[in-house]
Amino acid sequence: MPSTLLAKPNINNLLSSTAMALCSAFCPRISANFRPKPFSSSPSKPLLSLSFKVFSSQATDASSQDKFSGRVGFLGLGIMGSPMAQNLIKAGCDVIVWNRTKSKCDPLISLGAKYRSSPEEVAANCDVTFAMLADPESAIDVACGKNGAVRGMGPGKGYVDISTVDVATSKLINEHIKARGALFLEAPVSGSKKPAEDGQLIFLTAGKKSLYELVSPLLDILGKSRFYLGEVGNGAAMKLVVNMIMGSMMASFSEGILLSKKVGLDPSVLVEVVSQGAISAPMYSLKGPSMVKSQYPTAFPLKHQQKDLRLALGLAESVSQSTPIAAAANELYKVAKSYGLSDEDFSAVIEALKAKSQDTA
Ligand SMILES: NC(=O)C1=CN([C@@H]2O[C@H](COP(=O)(O)OP(=O)(O)OC[C@H]3O[C@@H](n4cnc5c(N)ncnc54)[C@H](OP(=O)(O)O)[C@@H]3O)[C@@H](O)[C@H]2O)C=CC1
Ligand SMILES: O=CC(=O)O
Repeated sequence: MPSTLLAKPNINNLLSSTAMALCSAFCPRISANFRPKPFSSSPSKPLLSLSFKVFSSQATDASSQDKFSGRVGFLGLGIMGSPMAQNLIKAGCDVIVWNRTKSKCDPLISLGAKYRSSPEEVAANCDVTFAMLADPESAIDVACGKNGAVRGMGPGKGYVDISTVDVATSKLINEHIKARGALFLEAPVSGSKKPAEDGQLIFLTAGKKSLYELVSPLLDILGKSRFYLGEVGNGAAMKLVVNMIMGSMMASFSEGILLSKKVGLDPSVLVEVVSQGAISAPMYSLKGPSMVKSQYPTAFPLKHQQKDLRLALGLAESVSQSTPIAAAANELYKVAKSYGLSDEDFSAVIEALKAKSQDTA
């Protein structure tokens, strides 16, 4: 399966002549008005490989890009959706927002976004509509439910679901969008609140290639790289595998922190040791110091990590793959949820272990 990774590209390279042609055919307003600006850092560096088009520049200031005049819809303004929509607005995109809790639209409206009162109305008024929703149920409801986005879709429009959902959900939404003559792309993201704020997300896309090419300039405002993984379901599956690993890593790290403390070590020193060795991970360096202080400022809600483990276990089950580590981690996140930690950061899973230790003491 061919995959394409693009790290923060030169926007001029990015809209290749093919993509431009597709843009014109699919959405004349976007291509006619989109005027890419020369990219400031090392624009002339060559592509690094044939199968992976890796561009040299890593840090694009979204605001340095010229106005993108296609109309972009954004549904779901939670921890991730809000900064993403904000980055699109700051990059000059014409954005229409909707969120179930209307008050979350207000800061974006002050930045220049327009508001419509239903997903259907947003989709009807936009060329491309993004959706960043909590889980499979809300993703289906917002797309296919009463006043859902599907009802506003039609030929010449695109729907990009960036929520983390399972393969079946993504395929279902794809079918509904296709039935309206519109195009569908799944594009879940790896990267949390800060990468969303900084436009440093990693997109795991799959679905209609022409839509992928059309929205690539938007993905590059929001992210640092993008993979195109082929048919619908592959992006969802990749995201679930990544988050299955992440959930298990965090559970294991939590055990290490507590064990180090129990045997009289300083857990802060453990965090430092880990950061310098082969098992170092940005996640440990980022979350470790606050976990040691029993603080869990929410970037990735624990309830979503447990949802992802649950969905990943379902994916594993579907192909008879054994995943005992992830299954054990899932149980721990479920315990954490039962302690009322759903809306804390997923690093609060350590509290479930603390409670278990007390139970057995
Ligand atoms: N936070 C993170 O670090 C990351 C999260 N993700 C994934 O991105 C998605 C969004 O995450 P995040 O922004 O953190 O989550 P939040 O919980 O902050 O936001 C969830 C969004 O979904 C909306 N929503 C929930 N239920 C419904 C419903 N029944 N009908 C309509 N809208 C609904 C919420 O609306 P309302 O405001 O009204 O509640 C809100 O806009 C999830 O799938 C998550 O797994 C992916 C990468 C990183
Ligand atoms: O889904 C969460 C993330 O950090 O990625």
